[in-house]
Amino acid sequence: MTAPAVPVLRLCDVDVVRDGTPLLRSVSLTVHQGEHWALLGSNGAGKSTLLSLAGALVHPTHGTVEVLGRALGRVDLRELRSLVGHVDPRHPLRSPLRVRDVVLTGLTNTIEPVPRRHPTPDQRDRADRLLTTLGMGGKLEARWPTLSQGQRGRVLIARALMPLPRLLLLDEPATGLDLAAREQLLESLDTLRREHPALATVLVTHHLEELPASTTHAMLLREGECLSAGEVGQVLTTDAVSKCFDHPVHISRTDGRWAARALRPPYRGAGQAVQDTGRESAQTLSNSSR
Ligand SMILES: Nc1ncnc2c1ncn2[C@@H]1O[C@H](COP(=O)(O)OP(=O)(O)OP(=O)(O)O)[C@@H](O)[C@H]1O
Repeated sequence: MTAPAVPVLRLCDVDVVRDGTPLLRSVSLTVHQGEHWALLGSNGAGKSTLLSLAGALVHPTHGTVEVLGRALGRVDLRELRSLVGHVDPRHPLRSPLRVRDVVLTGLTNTIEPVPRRHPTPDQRDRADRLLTTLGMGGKLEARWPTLSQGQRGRVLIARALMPLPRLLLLDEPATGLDLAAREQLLESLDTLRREHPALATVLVTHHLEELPASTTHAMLLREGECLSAGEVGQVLTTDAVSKCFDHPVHISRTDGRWAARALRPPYRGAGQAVQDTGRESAQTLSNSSR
């Protein structure tokens, strides 16, 4: 009998308290290889705090966090960080590096290339393959400042994958992207997950429309507490998402993708609304004249 695989990420009954304020309360989460988690919740729910625990950036105040079987607090955080790909949309690169060279900085986890460290031909090939998977194969020689925000996002995902992490963390990767750029990003993530079946990912967002179809699991966070977590179809329900965002919404799923819209009477067009208003006014008048 083979031993069960060690989870890629395990949070057990975790609290995070900062300046006396609880940011996370009694949160537990287990992520296995090949799983793709969505972390959803309104502003201030604690999503980024949870992601910084997963990325070994902070310690929990209470409870245990294990990344790839290693417990935070027992091993060097820097060593753990090197095992996790963390995509920071605010990547502070200013110089006009070529796209391939930006991806290669993922090997040293530096912003700029490290002097006298020359990537091997294999590493360069790998950078090109990752960029191709992410739909950036035609831009290998392009300069960083010439890229759109959506293209930069995809380059940063390739960069985070260079050290072969088993866990990839994505904090609101679709924020600020236009419709086409968002769709390209989500398609790239689906392709990436297909081509790297052992990779696990955790993606933070406020919007169900920003979830790739390949999402397998979800956690709903509200005011630092987990409302629901598990297989995505069980968690992203109309009732649970309405409760999570404290607003009545209807959830639908088409071709694998989710949409949320507020519950309200059907909109019948501006002309109709004017006619209705006219009729109502006439009704009101005739009522009041009675
Ligand atoms: N160091 C800190 N000290 C006190 N409060 C903090 C600290 N860091 C974050 N917070 C608060 O903790 C709460 C959770 O923050 P967090 O960034 O994890 O939420 P989030 O779900 O990612 O929010 P958003 O969707 O707005 O990015 C927020 O109310 C935030 O103001």
